[in-house]
Amino acid sequence: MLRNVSLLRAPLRSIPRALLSLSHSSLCTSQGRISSRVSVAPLSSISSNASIPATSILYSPFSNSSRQKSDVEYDNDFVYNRDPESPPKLFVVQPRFRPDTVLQAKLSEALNLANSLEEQRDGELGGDYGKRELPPHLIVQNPAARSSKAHADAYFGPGTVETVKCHLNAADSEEEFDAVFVNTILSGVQQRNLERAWGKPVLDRVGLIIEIFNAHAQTKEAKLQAELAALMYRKTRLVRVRGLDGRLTFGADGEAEVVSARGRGSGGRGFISGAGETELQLQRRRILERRNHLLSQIEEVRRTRALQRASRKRRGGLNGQGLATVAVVGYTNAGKSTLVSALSDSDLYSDDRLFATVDPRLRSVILPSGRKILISDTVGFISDLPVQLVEAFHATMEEVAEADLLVHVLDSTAVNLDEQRSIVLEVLQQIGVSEDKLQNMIEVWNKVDLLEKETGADGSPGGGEDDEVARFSESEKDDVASEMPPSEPIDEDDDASELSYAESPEALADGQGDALEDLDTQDEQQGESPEAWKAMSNPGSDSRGLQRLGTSAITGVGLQELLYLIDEKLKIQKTAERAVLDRKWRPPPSDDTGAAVEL
Ligand SMILES: Nc1nc2c(ncn2[C@@H]2O[C@H](COP(=O)(O)OP(=O)(O)OP(=O)(O)O)[C@@H](O)[C@H]2O)c(=O)[nH]1
Ligand SMILES: [Mg+2]
Repeated sequence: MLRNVSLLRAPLRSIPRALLSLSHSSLCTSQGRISSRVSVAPLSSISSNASIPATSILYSPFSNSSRQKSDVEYDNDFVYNRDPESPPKLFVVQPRFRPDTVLQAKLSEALNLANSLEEQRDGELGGDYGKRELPPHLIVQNPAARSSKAHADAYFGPGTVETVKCHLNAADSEEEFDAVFVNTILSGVQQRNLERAWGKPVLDRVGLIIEIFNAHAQTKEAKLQAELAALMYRKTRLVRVRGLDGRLTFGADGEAEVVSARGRGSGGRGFISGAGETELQLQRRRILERRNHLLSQIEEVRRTRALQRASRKRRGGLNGQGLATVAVVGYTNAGKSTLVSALSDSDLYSDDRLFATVDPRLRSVILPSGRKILISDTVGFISDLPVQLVEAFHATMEEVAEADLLVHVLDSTAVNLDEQRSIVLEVLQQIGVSEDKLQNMIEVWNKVDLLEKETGADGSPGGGEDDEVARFSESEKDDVASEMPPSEPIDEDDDASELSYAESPEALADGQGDALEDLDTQDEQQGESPEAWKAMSNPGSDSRGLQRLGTSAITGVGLQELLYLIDEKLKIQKTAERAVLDRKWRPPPSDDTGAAVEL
């Protein structure tokens, strides 16, 4: 059984089709640990060996566990305080989606997120990320398919909760895991209940993304913003749950409610007038105090940034022009940093980790016209981008909103390219980018070299057996996207025997991977037009007039065209701005035009 768990590991870059195969021979059931339709006690009465310290809701799950509750201080390292030599190990739980391509995209992202949680050392994230093993993972029924209220207490049904526990225990006995990552958004109560049931800290999608931001932040500004996001997230996690005795309690061990005398009328009058401050109130108060402190520091950052922006605008480039700023935006891992490095001949940090960039950077570039501009590499976006992050990173996001021009980088190999594009557009609107700027944005389809490999040197479709890259022409992409049903969460019977488990290649070799064939057929049906995307390396525009370009930040394809396009767009913009200014300063027409004044 344990061997099976370890077989789930494979190089991260190529998530095999096997991940999508659905096995009905659940690891746990096959061992007779739990039978299907086993009756599971309600969560509130699950007696688990969970001993999640009360402080875990205040600290990162990876905080130094030796710190006691009395040590709680909101110092700078409260969010991320772990041994950088050994990044935390996560066990991934992925709710199922249909169609399989959507499930594959979600799972692939979840595994990438789980592996991205690593602290930088000397400004670099360690090791060869591409060679990293996939974290163990489990695909389970998706209760959201039925009703969000169905399992309000623990998100999953009791069968799934117990099955995850069984798999987790099995995996844990081979290699200890620090936490479970559930790739969905959980409420505070659901998170607490799952922690109690599984005996491990549980991270939901929002929590993990915030953790990654904290781990990757390098500059003071990014650290402040990431900590603020973490703080606001933790505030929503301060929940009271029903204890083993059925009473509502704050901590997992049923801590006493009243923890301080604050609020009592002990001002020398000799009698007690209040009930004192509860643990919950105490934690809330500390969070708010720290929040106010962080907000005032972030305000400073904002002011400094605004001054710097104004000075850049004033400072002359060539011909007395101000320095225009072009912000490169896009979904995380689309290749923004690699593209900015290639355009500016610099060396920004980039790798396959998600949110490799948390600290925005500016680089100067000389356009073909000789004009000097600044290109800013920014933080990537993702679906379900935590609202706390968007709010906390206001100062950084302002740079994007204030840029003269936006370049939206898309990973042309992403199976959910269309979804990624809409998410980025949504976030841009959310942070206040004007409609004009969105209309004027350049869309870059990056990583076309990978598509080239796919189609083979002669233009004929190629590609490896395991490669799931969708190969569409621009128009085909639009067609397929509109035909594709929206991604649907799947919840079949909440039955342990229905649990799908990511299979090892060995298991597939045993003839259990029926889904492989289905995917082959699916790929054939999708159709390919290798020539069409190649045409994208020449600037073109879509039906909405949005300028598009195919590039490879690695091979350099399309980069010169991109620089020309940026040059052109800025020139047009400048001319338009001048025209507005001219109009502004022209004397207003008056009726008594004939009234010449003789001096
Ligand atoms: N083959 C290929 N790989 C690319 C290309 N552009 C970027 N990559 C790779 O894609 C991965 C992500 O690149 P980054 O530049 O870090 O992406 P990013 O958008 O800055 O990502 P975050 O900062 O994490 O949001 C890296 O492994 C790059 O080497 C490209 O044009 N072709
Ligand atoms: Mg980056």
